[in-house]
Amino acid sequence: MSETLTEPPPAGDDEDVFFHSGTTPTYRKVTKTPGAFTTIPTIDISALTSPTPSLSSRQQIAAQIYSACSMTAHVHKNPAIRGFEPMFETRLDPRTRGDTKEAFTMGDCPLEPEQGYISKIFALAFGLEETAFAGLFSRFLIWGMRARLHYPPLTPPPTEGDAEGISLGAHSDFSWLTLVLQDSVAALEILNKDGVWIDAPPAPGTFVCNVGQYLERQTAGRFVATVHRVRNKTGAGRYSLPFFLTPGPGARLGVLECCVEEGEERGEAVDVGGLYIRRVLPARPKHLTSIKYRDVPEKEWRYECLYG
Ligand SMILES: O=C(O)CCC(=O)C(=O)O
Ligand SMILES: [Fe+2]
Repeated sequence: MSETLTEPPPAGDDEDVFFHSGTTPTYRKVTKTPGAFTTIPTIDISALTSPTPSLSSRQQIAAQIYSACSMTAHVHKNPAIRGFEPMFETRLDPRTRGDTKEAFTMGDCPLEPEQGYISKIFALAFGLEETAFAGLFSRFLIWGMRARLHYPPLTPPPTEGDAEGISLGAHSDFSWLTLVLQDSVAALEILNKDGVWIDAPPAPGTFVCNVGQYLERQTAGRFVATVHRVRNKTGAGRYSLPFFLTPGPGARLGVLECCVEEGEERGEAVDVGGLYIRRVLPARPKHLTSIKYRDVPEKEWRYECLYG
């Protein structure tokens, strides 16, 4: 497995892949000895939607989820960063002029049935009571955000290695779990642990499922936040519908006991709203709140800054 670094690589070194993980630029070294996954595993979760899925079928799915998420995962202007965002509003990779995408984001969606069985199957993956995560998504304001993303066509089509082709810079999500519904245009790519980009092609009836930064923190890195990007390979336009499942900004996430080895420090609980603001502001240099807090030390940023 390659290392993840927070120091910039030496100038001229193209052996490190940059990704946005907040205020600190992060790099994953491209390994000389690859061994990580090269195709995205697909997990059939249809049994979960049957009226009475058996415990053994739920456990089988949970085991597949555990294995996929631990290797880097997949299963199949408005103050709170909601509403319309024009082209180039986000800039996840500061080396680009901005992301070639426009977005409409709606927040605070009510709990949907699928969120119920998703949190249950993830609890089962850790051998926990299936209700272990239920409180995260009901005790707090539901923070599921739905976005509609549009990546415009590019003429002429970008060539391989052309920065223009990066429609959404490399990043991991500021969510617990993200489900992405794609149209038929292949553009989503996942960075494996070797530092190599792998296609996550659209397949009818599937969602791409990204482990988000909160789930990574909560599992002390047992589940690895999925680093991904959108690269326009053919010039064609594309639509996608991500759904970000996230606990409310007031939640605090402690590391799960089952993810701490004996004698190991448990680590500090994560303040969901605090981590969120430290992730979203640096990605939106033009946002009014980012401009307002540009010279304020990051440790003083609070989720409430988004409200005015
Ligand atoms: O458009 C996609 O497929 C991915 C979108 C995404 O990664 C995001 O909005 O965080
Ligand atoms: Fe994403």
